[in-house]
Amino acid sequence: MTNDDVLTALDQLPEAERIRSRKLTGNVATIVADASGLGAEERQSLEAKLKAAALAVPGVTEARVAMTAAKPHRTLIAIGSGKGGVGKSTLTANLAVALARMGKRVGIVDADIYGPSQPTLFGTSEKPQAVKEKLIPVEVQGIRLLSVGQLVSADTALAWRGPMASSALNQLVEGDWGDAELILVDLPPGTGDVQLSLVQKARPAGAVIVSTPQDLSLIDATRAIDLFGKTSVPVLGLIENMAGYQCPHCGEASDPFGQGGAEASAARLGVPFLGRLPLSTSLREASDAGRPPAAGEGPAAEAFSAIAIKLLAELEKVSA
Ligand SMILES: Nc1ncnc2c1ncn2[C@@H]1O[C@H](COP(=O)(O)OP(=O)(O)OP(=O)(O)O)[C@@H](O)[C@H]1O
Repeated sequence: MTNDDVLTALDQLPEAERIRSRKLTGNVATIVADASGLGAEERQSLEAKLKAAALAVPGVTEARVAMTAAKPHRTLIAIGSGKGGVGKSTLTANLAVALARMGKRVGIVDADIYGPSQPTLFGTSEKPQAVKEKLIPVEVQGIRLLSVGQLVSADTALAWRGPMASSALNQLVEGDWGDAELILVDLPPGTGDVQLSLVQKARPAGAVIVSTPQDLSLIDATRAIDLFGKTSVPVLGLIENMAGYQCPHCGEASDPFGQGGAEASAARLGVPFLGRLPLSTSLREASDAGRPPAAGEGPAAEAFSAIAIKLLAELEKVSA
């Protein structure tokens, strides 16, 4: 048995391109392989195959496999709102889909302990598995998802106090995200201590605020901007949701919550305005049915795509 025997045996494997180095010392084969982009299960399988191939060479009594991985550069974006029910979760789901359509590898952390709705928005009830104490996100509609709602019932999550919410979020953020580049964190609505500690723990690269056009919602959105200011997280922009309504019967447009309020507030606060979504029955119905409209065609998909483009541009500015 020579070094060459080991080399030949390993080079014949379909996984050979992942091998970075291999050598034989006495009867011990040492292999270094690149596991970049692989999930926990794939990594284990690669390790087992390399070991088996080395041990199959007569005379090799021990095979040591070291796996390396360039730590993927992952960017967290927190999605917050000053108050509940403004459509933060709906927008998070659709933004994730729009970003994925642009070729980004996207994950969602649903940390909304008051209403973890991402599993519903994606129409999934699958539970994540854990490998080596790391949660493996559920893959659904091209998005990787870990949600508080997959771990416990909504009632249990609601009863969590700051430290518990924070440790649950940590488990989600520290999941095995593979090669995901962008992770959107759907925060609980509001600007209290729970939100503050979640943001401090997750350390997102930037934040997006969702608001409706009403004055009250905008006042709350201002508080959310303050929250991110306190934690030195740059605000990437404000999205106005439920802006304007077009009657599906007569086509007449109306503005039940006023018009232009969010854009004006964003300008006043020095925060980029990322775009607006109208109040739309079809958007609500598709969302309730687990079909994010950003995945389809039409005005909603176009609006989400335009917002996603602006968001990436703002992200680039703050990372520069
Ligand atoms: N633009 C819209 N047009 C019509 N319905 C909408 C729109 N945006 C959101 N909704 C609906 O409003 C409801 C609340 O939305 P969502 O759960 O996304 O809000 P949220 O801000 O995440 O609330 P919370 O954080 O309190 O859970 C949902 O039923 C959703 O389908």
